[in-house]
Amino acid sequence: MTEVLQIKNLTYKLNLVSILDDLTCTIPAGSIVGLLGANGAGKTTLMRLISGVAKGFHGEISVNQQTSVVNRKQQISFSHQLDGSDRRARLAQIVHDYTLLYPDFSATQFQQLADFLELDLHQRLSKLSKGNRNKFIVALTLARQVPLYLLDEPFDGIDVMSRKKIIASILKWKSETATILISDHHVNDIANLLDAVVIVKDKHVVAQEQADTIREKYGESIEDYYENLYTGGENDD
Ligand SMILES: Nc1ncnc2c1ncn2[C@@H]1O[C@H](COP(=O)(O)OP(=O)(O)OP(=O)(O)O)[C@@H](O)[C@H]1O
Repeated sequence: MTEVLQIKNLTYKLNLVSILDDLTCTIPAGSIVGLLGANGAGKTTLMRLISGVAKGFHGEISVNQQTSVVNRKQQISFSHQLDGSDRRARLAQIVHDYTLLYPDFSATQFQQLADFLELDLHQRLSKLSKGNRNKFIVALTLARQVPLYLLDEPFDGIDVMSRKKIIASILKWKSETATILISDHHVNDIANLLDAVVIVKDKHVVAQEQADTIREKYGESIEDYYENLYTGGENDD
């Protein structure tokens, strides 16, 4: 199986505090992978490092065998939280900025996603509800045409219907070869969507497993598998 992302012995400190320590994992191309871990486990930090937004780590991160930040950035669409955007800007303006910023941004695909998610592009960013803001971020992220998408907690604080819409849009617009890494701390939100999980605990990856293997070999749901790893419950092999 081709690998799109390889991380070897990643160690990262912030202000002398160890955040990630000797983290290793491999993500196959074409899959939807859940990056799971409790609050503060380091999921956002890991995505920031993979995407090249955060720097200064030890170890190796490669995307399609490319390790330089410039080459990695060209292959990754990371769900920025729009913190740097003008809060008074209308969504249409932000979309226009994206078309200028990212040559791989597909305006056509964005429009399809926006229609599907029922986004009003005349609204100002500051006026969006949390759910609509997340939908907008997902649409912007998925409209780029790249091999690897990083969605950082796209379901954080949103209602069931919005969650279903976002999941449906991921399934509908994901190309066969694209890979999506989705971080979350509520695994039951996304369990049915996932081909595999990567679980981060104690600053490194404690498990990486295919969803089918968890269900068939371990006879567990992804939720139980994740919970057992975190609580130290027995995992019958
Ligand atoms: N600027 C910073 N300075 C020092 N420590 C930080 C900083 N930003 C994050 N951390 C710490 O890094 C660790 C990992 O944080 P991170 O946000 O990556 O976790 P997370 O798994 O995404 O959490 P959550 O699920 O709550 O979003 C936490 O212990 C956090 O306190």
